Amino acid sequence: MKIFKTEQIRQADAYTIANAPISSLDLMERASNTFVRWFCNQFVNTRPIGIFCGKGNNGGDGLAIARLLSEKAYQVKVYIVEHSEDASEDFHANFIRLENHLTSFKIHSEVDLPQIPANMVIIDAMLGSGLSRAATGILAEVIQKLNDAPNKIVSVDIASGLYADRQNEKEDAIIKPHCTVSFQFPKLAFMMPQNAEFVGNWFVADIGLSENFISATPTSYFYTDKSEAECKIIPRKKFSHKGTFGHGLILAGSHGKMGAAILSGRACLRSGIGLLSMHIPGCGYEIMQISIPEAMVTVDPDHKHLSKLPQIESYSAIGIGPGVGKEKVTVQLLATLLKQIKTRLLIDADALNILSENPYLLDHLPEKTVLTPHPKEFQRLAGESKNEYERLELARDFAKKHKVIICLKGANTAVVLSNGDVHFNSTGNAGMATGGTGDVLTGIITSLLAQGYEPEDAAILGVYQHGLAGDKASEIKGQSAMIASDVIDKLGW
Ligand SMILES: NC(=O)C1=CN([C@@H]2O[C@H](COP(=O)(O)OP(=O)(O)OC[C@H]3O[C@@H](n4cnc5c(N)ncnc54)[C@H](O)[C@@H]3O)[C@@H](O)[C@H]2O)[C@@H](O)CC1
Ligand SMILES: [K+]
Repeated sequence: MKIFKTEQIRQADAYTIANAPISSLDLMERASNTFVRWFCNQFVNTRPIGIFCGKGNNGGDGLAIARLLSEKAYQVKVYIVEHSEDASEDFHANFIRLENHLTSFKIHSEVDLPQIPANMVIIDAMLGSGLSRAATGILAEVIQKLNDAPNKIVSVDIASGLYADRQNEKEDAIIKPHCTVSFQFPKLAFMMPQNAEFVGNWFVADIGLSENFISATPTSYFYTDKSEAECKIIPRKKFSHKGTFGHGLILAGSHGKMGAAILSGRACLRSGIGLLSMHIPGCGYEIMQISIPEAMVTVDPDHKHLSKLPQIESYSAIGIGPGVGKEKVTVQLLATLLKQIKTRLLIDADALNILSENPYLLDHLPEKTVLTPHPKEFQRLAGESKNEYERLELARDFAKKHKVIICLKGANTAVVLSNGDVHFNSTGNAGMATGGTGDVLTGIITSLLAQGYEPEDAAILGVYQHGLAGDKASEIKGQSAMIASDVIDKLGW
């Protein structure tokens, strides 16, 4: 699914209005109807509804929603926050349409603020994607009051006060909704972990904007949903054999960290690879043979660390990093690997830290190497950033400069391609914030690379399946109890 910036959404509106054709008032009606359909599935009409409207088109949506809900026998109270003398044309038209149905209450200043019954559901339609500056004055006061109340809040399109695609200041007044119903597209702001409390659960309501415009308009931002992930899966043919699905090599583990090697190896085998070899230090030989009988093992001459690159010509993909540490000998091994490798490569964990500490190695990264840093590893690699928007830009620049693919791990892991495109992931949960899940991701993506998936697809699909398995694991174990091995157990597609 594409993610458009505010300006592009405005253009999509205008194009639809001109070409559908449909009047902007009818488009607002359609959007409000879509919202109301969603809302009626969530909330019964015995609960009172309070709709807080601004005076632009977001407020216009609020007024139309008020009318539509009252037609469905909801008890609706409408509050208009008088932040400006002027109102948009469609706000005005809906204000007149509402007059026959309901009286509205105007909020000019703090004294007009209403008492809110505890069971009232609040619909936030004060400011939408037209936000051009921070909410101040009476808007900020209403936002504060609603945030302090215990009521459920549903935001129309986007929480009032939240910028759709740029950074807010810390002190900005922003609604903290339980959920957001966004028109047609998710907003870039929803992907930023820092905005979690200003988004809540979010849903996309299809309001029928022009398909032609949407498919013809380029964007650098995408959201990987189920259908997009599933169409990347290459079906296994009936007459295939293990040679069809590649032979991967994972270099992992050190003394005390053989678990990381085992997790990545198991996940790799559970992700469809034909053959897997593990290169590990001597101390891990028996652990590995017993834990993963399906994997072949090559043993490093060093007992505790990886020091010597094995023969690598026969592998279709190589993954390196989980639990390897940063010993000098391992730095040397990575440098040799980068010189010799002619196949697909994934770099994770301590191997990324080695790159950060030896930046000359970055010049030797093969094109489309997949890097899987968590935020701290990325910071070591690419430097500090002030906020998540800046970090994303840094990742795009880094990916373009070094022609690599970066999986920036976190909620909504961002897969940043070497052309600068960003694919945000839709699966995963906070239960995955536990040791070893990163090693699992390394195994999955290495497996897909070895099977011949293009590195872009391997990264996007691997991140999606990793999160999906995490979601399945959390359903059974709960987010607190689940561990990385549970994620491996739930892999399957
Ligand atoms: N995207 C779409 O396809 C559609 C959008 N619609 C609605 O239209 C909204 C956008 O409407 P508008 O562009 O009128 O903008 P908003 O309703 O978000 O804002 C209203 C106006 O307030 C002013 N303003 C901006 N920031 C302010 C601030 N901090 N304090 C006080 N005033 C401020 C601006 O002049 C802005 O135009 C969307 O969020 C959505 O709810 C729907 O009606 C129909 C279709
Ligand atoms: K809003």
